[in-house]
Amino acid sequence: MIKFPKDFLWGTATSSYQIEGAVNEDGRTPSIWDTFSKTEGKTYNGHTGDVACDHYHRYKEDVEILKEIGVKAYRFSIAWPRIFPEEGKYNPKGMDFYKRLIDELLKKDIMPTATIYHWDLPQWAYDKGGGWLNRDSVKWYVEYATKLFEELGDVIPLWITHNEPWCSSILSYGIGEHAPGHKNYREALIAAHHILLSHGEAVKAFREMNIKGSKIGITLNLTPAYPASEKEEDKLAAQYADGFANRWFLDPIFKGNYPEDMMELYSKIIGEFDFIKEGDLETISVPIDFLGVNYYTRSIVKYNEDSMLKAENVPGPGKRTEMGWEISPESLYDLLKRLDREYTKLPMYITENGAAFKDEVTEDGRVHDDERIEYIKEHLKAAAKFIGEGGNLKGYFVWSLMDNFEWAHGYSKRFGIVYVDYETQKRILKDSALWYKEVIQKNSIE
Ligand SMILES: N=[N+]=NCCCCNC(=O)[C@@H]1[C@H]2[C@H](O)[C@@H](O)[C@H](O)[C@@H](CO)[C@@H]12
Repeated sequence: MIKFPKDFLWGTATSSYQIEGAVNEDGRTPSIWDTFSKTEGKTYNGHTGDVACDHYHRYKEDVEILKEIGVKAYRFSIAWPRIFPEEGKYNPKGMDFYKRLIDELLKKDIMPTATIYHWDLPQWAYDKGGGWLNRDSVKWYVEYATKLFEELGDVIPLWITHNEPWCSSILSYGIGEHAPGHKNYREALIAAHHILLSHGEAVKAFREMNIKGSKIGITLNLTPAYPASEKEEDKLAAQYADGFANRWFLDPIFKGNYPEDMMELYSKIIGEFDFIKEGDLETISVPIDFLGVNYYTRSIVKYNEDSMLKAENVPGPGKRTEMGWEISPESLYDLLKRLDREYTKLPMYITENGAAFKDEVTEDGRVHDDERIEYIKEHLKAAAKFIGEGGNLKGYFVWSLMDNFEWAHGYSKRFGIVYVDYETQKRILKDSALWYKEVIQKNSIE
């Protein structure tokens, strides 16, 4: 049996656009994901978040389920378009939803953990110079974050400024798979810079407000990159893949500079880094209280002269999830050790870890998702090994509490430990939820 520390924070995670629905209710205006999902061909079968899990109306039931599972904390995100439906126009009715949700959580003794930005940029911000491409986005974001701190500051012990800046910049403005669907690498790096800058400015605003008892950090999706062979060229490919996925965000936040090797590589592609102004890196690297780590899988790369990153993915030997991502728990251990060694001794939380598998409701009305139990158990073993060696890991949030809108994959991929029947909005605790309940009760895994 593997025991976890006494106060280990067991949780689950969701995000606003993926579960709330009610996209036109109480003053909310469209986000870039409303626009993107309604654009032909952008999401699986044209799925949108219009209804999703109807969490906006069913939040009480969902908090009951959280209580049933016994989580200590619940990570959700706040929809910016509910709070500021137009530039400079605060919408108290939008804020009231989150106050109701938080009240329910506190009544059930569940710690609210809020992500300020989980990709649902207000469309009005995008219409003003491309959203994160416009340096004014920093100002708009700080106004939004400051209002949240004013209204909710002391009832939310853990604040996360951004969820996965890599996705909201590279995947969204560079690769084009996510909203707003641009395919311009220079834009991707400009967006990444302004997102990181907005993170730093929000942390400064948070500090100035001196909010008692609350902590602030950022959540990064980190994908360890391994060379396909011991050949020097494959090792170089892995270095660039690591810079692309990880160091481009870790270095500015923890070292106050962008990684030199990637600056050199990228300058050939995007030209001048004229969007980086004096003092920006100082702001981006203001001290934070914790690091959120989202871990799903690793990458294995071999050298490819023709690719921008000189790297080409090769499939790993492990089993894959429904997303096609290799299952590699040992890489989570490697990642945590590396973060501890090279970046920070701050508290860390695994703010997302989980998997999509083909889930189905069987005759007995249950969902026997043994693969998901196996996935979570193996990753918890890796986390426990890190903690056992003195690693400062304070908590673990399963992605996700419930099946939800999986971005470009729509509702075709199920990550929940709770099954959602989208026809009826019925929730069914999968076997993994029942298993996780026991893990939390015993604070240990077999
Ligand atoms: N091409 N491509 N992409 C490769 C890397 C993509 C990484 N995706 C994530 O980490 C997202 C994170 C997100 O917070 C959540 O909102 C998503 O639902 C989960 C599941 O997808 C994960």
